[in-house]
Amino acid sequence: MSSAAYSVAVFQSSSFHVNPGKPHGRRCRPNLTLIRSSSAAAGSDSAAPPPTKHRRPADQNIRQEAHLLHTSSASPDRRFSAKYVPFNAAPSCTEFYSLDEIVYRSQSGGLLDVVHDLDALRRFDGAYWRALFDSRVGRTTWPYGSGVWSKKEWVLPEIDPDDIVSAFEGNSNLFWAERFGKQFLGMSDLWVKHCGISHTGSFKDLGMTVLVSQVNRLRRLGKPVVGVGCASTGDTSAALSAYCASAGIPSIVFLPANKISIAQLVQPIANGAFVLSIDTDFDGCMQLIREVTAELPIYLANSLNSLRLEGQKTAAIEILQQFDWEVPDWVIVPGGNLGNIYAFYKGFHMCKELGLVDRIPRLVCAQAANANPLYLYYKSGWGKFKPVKANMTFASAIQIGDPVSIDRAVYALKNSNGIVEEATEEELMDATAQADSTGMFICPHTGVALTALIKLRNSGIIGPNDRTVVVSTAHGLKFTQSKIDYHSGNIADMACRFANPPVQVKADFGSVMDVLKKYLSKSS
Ligand SMILES: Cc1ncc(COP(=O)(O)O)c(C=O)c1O
Ligand SMILES: N[C@@H](CCOP(=O)(O)O)C(=O)O
Repeated sequence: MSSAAYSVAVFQSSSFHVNPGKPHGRRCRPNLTLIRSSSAAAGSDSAAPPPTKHRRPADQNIRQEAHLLHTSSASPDRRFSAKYVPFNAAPSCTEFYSLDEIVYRSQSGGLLDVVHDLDALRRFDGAYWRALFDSRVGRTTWPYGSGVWSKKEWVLPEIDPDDIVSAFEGNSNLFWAERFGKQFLGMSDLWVKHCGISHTGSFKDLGMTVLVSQVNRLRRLGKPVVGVGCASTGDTSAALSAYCASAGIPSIVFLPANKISIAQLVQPIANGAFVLSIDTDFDGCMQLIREVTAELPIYLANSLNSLRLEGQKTAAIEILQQFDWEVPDWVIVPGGNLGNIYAFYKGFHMCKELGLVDRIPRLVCAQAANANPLYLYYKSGWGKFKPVKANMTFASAIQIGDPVSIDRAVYALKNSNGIVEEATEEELMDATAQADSTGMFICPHTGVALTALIKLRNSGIIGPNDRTVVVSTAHGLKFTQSKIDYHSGNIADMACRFANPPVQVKADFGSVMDVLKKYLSKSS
């Protein structure tokens, strides 16, 4: 067997394989063949030692193996395609761009959207896609071991796996918040999707693997991209710098000086990004990066770039998958620049369009009251959108007053019978502390989303038995200073009702016994 043929065979052995020779009608059962590994198929002599398994020739890695499959004429990916179109364009609109073009805005200056050839995807029914995506979970096959790339046909179908830059992101825990739900809300079906338990500690990894992979491809195609840049409140820059470092691509990040956590600041520094600390806020940085990327061959990595949302939407698909393709009633997402709320809508909507589920959940976008332009817009009955000056908030990653994806967010909320809520500083910090007291360790943005849940539950809009998912967007360890401030009771005008400060005690047995007895008598 030639090495190419061998590698295709072993690739097939490790996952369900779409039979590429046979097109399927919409009503066909999925034609999935689980090809057994060559060693298993060959049988074995129980007296002999088990044969050493070689998944591929020793001089070939998983990336090369996937590349060989992709470039073979049998590649199933060849059937699918995607392109940029103006966001929410009229059906008569003929404007579109190849994903290999460097373009962020439509001719009229509006947002773009990545659209997939749904007719090609519809040739396979919902059961087919469910089975295919399920078959890839928990594997190391390149690139499907990633929660994003396990949905490659729906993300960037045409990209060569060889160009993909992935840390096997996604597949994050959907945590049953049993105690928080029961104790604080009387709910039994409350879940937290821990998107922040990820490579760089936030959901941004999901979008960044897609964007940096496409940049890798553009550079290979000889396109003028000398580096990739973003404005950031901390998480986007962390993800961008890590994925770029992994691919050997220069990254440039614009950060608002003194407005992001130390843990977030150190991430791009450690990953070798060119870090500019700029004396403005996020909105100021965003304006600057847009001007700079229009002048220099620096590719824009913020979610204005619709490629990012193709990765982020896979978290929605993953939630459905983790519920065995049953649709939750509510999904609550903290919102800042507002790409993610649309990404969730898009993932859910695509699953409905392609027959994997029959409805979508109601979406809630939660904002900090100190940075709440979407909330104000919603409360005005979607009258006229007015950007705000975002004030300091413990939820520093959503301290954004002029979100680039406002139109996308409104579209997502209107089409999902959605709601917008807000959280004061005290509410979000209390909710964070309450969640932590039940065993989580969440970021303040997740506290914003939990506050929205508490309010909607208290007003009866969310029922006690509604299956509800709160999206946790970053790891709590990035925001330890806010927890230290809260638990020390060191925050002006905040009662810090759930603070749990350490007890200073002398180093002698009697003193330790005294405080322990007092503690035990209170807690019994
Ligand atoms: C931790 C965290 N949560 C939530 C958000 C909000 O996401 P989006 O900007 O897509 O609304 C961001 C970034 O903006 C973030 O970094
Ligand atoms: N919270 C974000 C803000 C920028 O959002 P983006 O999704 O448009 O990149 C960050 O971490 O920088």
